[in-house]
Amino acid sequence: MPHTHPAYPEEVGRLGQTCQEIDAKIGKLERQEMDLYQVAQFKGMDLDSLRSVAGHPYFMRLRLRYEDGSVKDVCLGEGVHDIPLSDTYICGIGSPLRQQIQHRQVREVEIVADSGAVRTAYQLLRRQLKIEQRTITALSDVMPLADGEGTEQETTDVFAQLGQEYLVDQLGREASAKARSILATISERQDELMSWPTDRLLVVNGVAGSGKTAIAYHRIPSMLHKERVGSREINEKKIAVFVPNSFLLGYLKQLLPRAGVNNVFQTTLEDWAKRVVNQGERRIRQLGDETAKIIFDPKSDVSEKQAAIAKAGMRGRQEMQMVLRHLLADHLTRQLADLSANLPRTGSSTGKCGPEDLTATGQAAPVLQLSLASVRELVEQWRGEPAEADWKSLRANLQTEVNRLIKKALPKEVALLAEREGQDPAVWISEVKGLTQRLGQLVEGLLPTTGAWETYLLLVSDEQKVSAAASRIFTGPALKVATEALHRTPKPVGEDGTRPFEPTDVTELPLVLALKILLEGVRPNDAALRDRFGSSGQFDYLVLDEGQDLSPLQYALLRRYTPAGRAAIFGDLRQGIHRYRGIGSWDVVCQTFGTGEDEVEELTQTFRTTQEITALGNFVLERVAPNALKAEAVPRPGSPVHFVRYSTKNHLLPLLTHEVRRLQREGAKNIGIVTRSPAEASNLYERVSKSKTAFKVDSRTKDFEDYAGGVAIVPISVAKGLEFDAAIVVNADVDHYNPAMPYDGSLLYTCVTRGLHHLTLFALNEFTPLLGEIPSPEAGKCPISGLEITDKGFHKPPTHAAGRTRRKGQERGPGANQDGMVRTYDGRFDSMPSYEGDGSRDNPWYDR
Ligand SMILES: Nc1ncnc2c1ncn2[C@@H]1O[C@H](COP(=O)(O)OP(=O)(O)OP(=O)(O)O)[C@@H](O)[C@H]1O
Repeated sequence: MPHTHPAYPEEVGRLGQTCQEIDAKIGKLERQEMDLYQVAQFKGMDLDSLRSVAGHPYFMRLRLRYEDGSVKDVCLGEGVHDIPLSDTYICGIGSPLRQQIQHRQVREVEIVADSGAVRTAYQLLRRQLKIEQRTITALSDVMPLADGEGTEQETTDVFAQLGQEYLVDQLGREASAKARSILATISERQDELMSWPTDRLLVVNGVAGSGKTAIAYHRIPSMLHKERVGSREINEKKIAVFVPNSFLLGYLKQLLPRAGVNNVFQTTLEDWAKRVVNQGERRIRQLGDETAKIIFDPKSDVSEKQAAIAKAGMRGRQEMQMVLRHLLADHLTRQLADLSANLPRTGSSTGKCGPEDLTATGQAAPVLQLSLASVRELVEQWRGEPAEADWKSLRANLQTEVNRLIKKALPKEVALLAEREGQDPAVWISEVKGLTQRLGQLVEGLLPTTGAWETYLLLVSDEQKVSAAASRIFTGPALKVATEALHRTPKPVGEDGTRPFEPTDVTELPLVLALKILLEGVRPNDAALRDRFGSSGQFDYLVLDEGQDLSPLQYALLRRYTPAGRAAIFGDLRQGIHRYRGIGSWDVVCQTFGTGEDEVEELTQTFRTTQEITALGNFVLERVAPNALKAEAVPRPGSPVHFVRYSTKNHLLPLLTHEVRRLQREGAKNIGIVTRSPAEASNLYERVSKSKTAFKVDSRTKDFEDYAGGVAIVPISVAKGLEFDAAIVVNADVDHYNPAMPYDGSLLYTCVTRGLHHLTLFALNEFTPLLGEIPSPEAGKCPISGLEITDKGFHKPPTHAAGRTRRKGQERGPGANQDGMVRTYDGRFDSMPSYEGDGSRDNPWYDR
């Protein structure tokens, strides 16, 4: 309770004064009463950002005594800009002073000013505060007030310990349906990445829950601080942030406005790509994901999955840009066959060429041949040119060459033929005119004008042509896969001239974007994108979350919109849930975006999960990627992971209901039930919402588009990046998570790392071996759920009405988080469990 802290009244008073001063500044800015000097003092502060941080102006107070004896209060805030006030100075997130001081766990610190001058300051006080809507909700001294030079015991360790306690306390809080600021407890390592120079590529590979998304989002206000040392100025409007789905976008929505950043471009990569490509009527309207359907469907067999994975992987290869170029060049070459025209002779009956000419004159009509070899040659040259050489540049060259043919080659050919035939060329005037006209329209008619999507369908509709183009790049089995990956039979154009609607596959979208760039250049077709980023669509800075799920081709395309080095890319190769289309190593990203000596930054400390959940995550990870760095948990013990086996499908719903209610009694508000596939999530959602006795599920999650808290039923692809107080993984069996498919381990790892405080896994009959051997619990009463366990180790559904909830004053049910009951395995989390021997009781997650 903050008000039990002796300094609480003083802090309330200080906060009141700060707020008053901020309000006064807001008023002045609103009334435009500031002179230029005062505005300059604000260091770029604008009204919007000042208003955004006015409810939570700072999270830490430092009282500094300088060498000259003067004492100053410096506060650290979450906003972009610094706020100078009469008796304190609030540093913004990107302030060099904040970076220098926030992690100094010693009394005496050296502060380097912009000018290079070094000042020594003595930290009299270091106080963490949590302020929401101008109310102090948490208060804790991580370096208590010192009146003199401190005491002997005041070692760095003591301060670090106090900071750790504050962190553990903060992590013990409830999950929120919206992401929160981590600035108050950001680790030094996270801060280093958040404050990374803006002209050096940043690639972060971090375990689940290591704060990648949080760093990505805090980095943005940090980059916008006007005084960042050694950083290039970034235009807020031109920062592009891509996250994998709209669900996650909603979750992250309030982070930037909280720091006073309201103008950044945030969307999904697919949405952006569609907007760059789309033009006119023939648009990409809907995206499908055939690969995910096959892969996530537990009924598809291994060979089916492998074929789908190979096809999707092929679509994501950078070489596909070259295949598209060959397809296009082949198509152009076919349109550029030599031209010819039959010419009439003098005295022909009709004056036109035709079979009747033969009969009238008894001689075949002369044929005017015009070679387009020089035009085709230009196409051939263009084939081998780099990606930047687009169709527009080729078209200009083709047109120049055609004009030359019209002006020079054609008249010359006509003159030669006339001489040979002994004819007056004037006789052929209409034929020559016709040929000139055909030449004049030749270049324009080479490609459809219906946009990249339609052109794509045209180019890939003939399997043989696709194979011919692909064979210039691939051979053997790769050629077969490439042909399958590209070839598509579009629905025929209807009588009204329009093509029936067909969804574009997500794995095809990058190919269509690549073709659009090849055809039209990078200029986005969407006017709003051009307004924001300019006609070249160039970002000032790119921030990418879940970067492991992007393909090399997507990286190559994004690079066309991003200057070298100006990107921050976050992800976790261990969690490659879209590995079929993603990257296998960060090398490709460093090569594409880097400036030479780029390295991948690793994060191994997880902040999300309890020690028990982290241990289970590591166990799964060990099976998926034995050499991958494992997660280190913050020392925060919780309840054991709960395993529920059941013997009949019908038992799932009552058992799930019982578990949800148990977790709610334990204090879990946000509960994520995670399925493997979207179809499974939808089915379960239907069953739950139709049942009269089941728990209530947030209806907004039905289409996986938004979430406002409560119980959500979501597939892994949506749960990725999110977190809940409790995660429940259903169908954790071998059919759904097959150790023979390395990919499945990543999926399971992602699922089991979603819960902050609780994790429950359900399996029909047996758990997947990816979880190790989960020994059957002894028959009797489950100590966690209180349910009966049969002699075969199956949980039996409750016999009473499933919907019953605890009445006020009623004792907590079994499984309440009481010492001696559920924390049976404290202290054993450091070592990986061994499943040698009978393994029965060695499993630290086993809920005996
Ligand atoms: N320094 C920190 N102090 C307090 N909480 C933190 C800190 N770093 C991260 N967190 C919290 O840990 C949780 C996980 O963070 P985040 O979602 O950013 O991790 P992630 O690496 O993106 O995870 P995933 O890969 O699973 O999506 C969040 O609740 C975040 O607020």
